[in-house]
Amino acid sequence: MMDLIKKNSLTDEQKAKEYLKNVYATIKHRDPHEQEFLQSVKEIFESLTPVFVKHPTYMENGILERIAEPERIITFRVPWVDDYGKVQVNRGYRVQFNSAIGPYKGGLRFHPSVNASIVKFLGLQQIFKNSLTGQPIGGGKGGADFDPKGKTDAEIRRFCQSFMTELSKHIGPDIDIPAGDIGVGAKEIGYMFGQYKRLQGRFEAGVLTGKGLGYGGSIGRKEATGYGTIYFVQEMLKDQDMSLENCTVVVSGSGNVSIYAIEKAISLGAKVVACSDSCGYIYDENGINVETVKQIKEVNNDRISSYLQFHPEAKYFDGCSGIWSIPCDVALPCATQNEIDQDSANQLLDNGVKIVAEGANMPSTAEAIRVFQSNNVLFGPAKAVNAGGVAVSSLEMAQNSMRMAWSFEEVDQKLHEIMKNIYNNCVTAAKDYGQEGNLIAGANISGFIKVADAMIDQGII
Ligand SMILES: NC(=O)C1=CN([C@@H]2O[C@H](COP(=O)(O)OP(=O)(O)OC[C@H]3O[C@@H](n4cnc5c(N)ncnc54)[C@H](O)[C@@H]3O)[C@@H](O)[C@H]2O)C=CC1
Ligand SMILES: O=C(O)CCC(=O)C(=O)O
Repeated sequence: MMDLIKKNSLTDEQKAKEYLKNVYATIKHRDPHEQEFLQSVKEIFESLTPVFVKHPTYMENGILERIAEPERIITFRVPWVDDYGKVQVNRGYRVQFNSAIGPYKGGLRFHPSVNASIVKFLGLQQIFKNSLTGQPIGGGKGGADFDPKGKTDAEIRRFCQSFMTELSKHIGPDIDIPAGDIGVGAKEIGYMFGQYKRLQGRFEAGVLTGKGLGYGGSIGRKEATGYGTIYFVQEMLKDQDMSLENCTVVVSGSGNVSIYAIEKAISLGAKVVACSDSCGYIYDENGINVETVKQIKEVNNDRISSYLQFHPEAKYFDGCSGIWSIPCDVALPCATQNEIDQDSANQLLDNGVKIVAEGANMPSTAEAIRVFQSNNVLFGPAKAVNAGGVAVSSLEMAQNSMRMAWSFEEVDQKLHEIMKNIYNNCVTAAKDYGQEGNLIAGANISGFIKVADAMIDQGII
């Protein structure tokens, strides 16, 4: 009785906060060890109080409870035989998180760190990101704790075929459409597509994106996440009457996202002075040569340290986090989750960083984000900044359905428009809900509302 009286005397804001707190507590109680997933849930929930105050119907419909629980998680054994004839076993995952606005869509990650917490955090973020693109795609993610590093091509092929043998039972062009992520590029997608086709006995181009251009891939998909990241940064800068011209930029990683972010930033007049891999980073004060990075990573499959063989004037340092001690105007974490902690954030701040934009998924810890936001560093959150990749994946699906292929210019122009729209929608949503200038809040609110409304329209499912 006392509880009821207390509840009725709460303001709308207190009720919303109480609701968010209780749902978070339930999630934490259910999966207390899933650190990355809980981090991602918390970041999203923290933005949503004003939405629940304005629209209590989302509480009445249990939207949070439902949106934070995957519709389905598939876990499976992936047996394969290595080059020595030894049987190896990995664990595969697909989390089909939310299909309110379209079929599940999101990448596959092959990395030894992959576990339920990682695929769930990535899948949850993907729901909001995909909604922000304005494309009809739901959220999903998957992968395996397989380490492609040091494996031969034949081992990678056998692994991909075994992985797809199980995954094929759960995906399809109107069900769930995987793509690449860390450790999964066009080569792995090719092996998986071949196996899917063989098992189904038909050519269903729309079942995977990031395919090779010769069999249904979209021109521009390879570049899309990195280019999209820079298009988003351009919008952030424009709002401050600034441009990338003569900006000093630091980009972590040297994989798919990093390479094309570096390429686009350079083409717009920026000087990119550093990039990294999981062993260390290079610093080239004259500006990195992106063609050399491509040669090292896309062709030679070598460590970034080998950059010095081509450019002896550059410097190489062991370890990853030191890259954030390099002074820059724009910092682009494009490697992996939680790569910028509080100390790294403080170093960037002390060195005068103006913009941090997340090319990778959740690369900043909660503490690092607090450092940036409380010191007026403009902060672009991953869901918005790196949405260009999945947006062009959706364009690949559209081209596959129409059995046609657009030109690079057509795809790039659509990507540019999508990134501008995402930026504008984030700015507007943040303003409408009393959090002007907070792009994290804007991205979470804008992404949430579209999915929540679709969930209400479709009943309690
Ligand atoms: N590929 C895509 O289209 C998209 C990728 N992302 C995200 O971007 C990030 C990078 O993905 P990709 O470039 O696709 O992967 P990738 O496998 O092509 O490259 C990853 C790069 O990061 C490096 N790396 C790994 N751990 C590191 C660390 N602790 N410090 C520095 N470098 C490290 C690796 O050596 C590699 O160069 C991931 O967070 C991924 O989820 C987000 C949206 C789309
Ligand atoms: O292109 C896709 O479907 C997935 C991209 C992805 O995994 C991501 O946005 O994190």
